[in-house]
Amino acid sequence: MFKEKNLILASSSPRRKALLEDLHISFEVSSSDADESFDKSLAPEEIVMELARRKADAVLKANPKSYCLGADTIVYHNGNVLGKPASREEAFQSLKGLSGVWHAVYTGVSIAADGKHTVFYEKTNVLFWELTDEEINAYLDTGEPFDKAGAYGIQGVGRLLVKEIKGDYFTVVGLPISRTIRELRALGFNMPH
Ligand SMILES: Cc1cn([C@H]2C[C@H](O)[C@@H](COP(=O)(O)OP(=O)(O)OP(=O)(O)O)O2)c(=O)[nH]c1=O
Repeated sequence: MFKEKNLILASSSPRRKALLEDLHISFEVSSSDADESFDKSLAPEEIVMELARRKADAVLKANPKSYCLGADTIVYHNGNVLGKPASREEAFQSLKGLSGVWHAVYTGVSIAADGKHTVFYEKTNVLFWELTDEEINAYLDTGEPFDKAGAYGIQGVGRLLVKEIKGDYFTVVGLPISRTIRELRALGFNMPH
């Protein structure tokens, strides 16, 4: 049990943690073991909001007096949801499919706080350069893609795959931080600045 009215990040993602740390906000981390399966017929924004809600709610149960923040990110292309790749082959296919075309990255965010609840999503469109098989394999060799939706990380070496984006960069990294802070403030969270 954490102390009252603090912020708990319901996530094991080091990227989400770093985005909050950059703002010098004090918070705790408590990753949830929420079920991340979803109905494939749902719209992408519904999927990420539902999964974000589950993550925040799971942590809120044990910490009912805290602000609990959950998020979920998926890559969406051609009607397909690309989550974290289960294998090198899946990562290769994912990146090959994204080569030279636009795709969308959706991040859902859920903030649960003592009877109040906010859920929203942001969408950023990303265009990849045309990638050769050699480039894809060299990127896979970095080991970077395997814990990331769509099999790339825009904040890492994966930035070299990206030609253009439309929308909030931080939505791609996994947490649209500026909107998230605005929503936290709207729920009464005291920001140090
Ligand atoms: C597209 C993209 C995704 N990602 C990451 C963000 C998320 O951590 C991950 C998507 O998986 P998620 O299931 O959203 O998050 P997670 O499993 O890492 O953490 P948790 O469920 O505990 O909150 O992909 C990047 O880091 N960079 C990128 O460019």
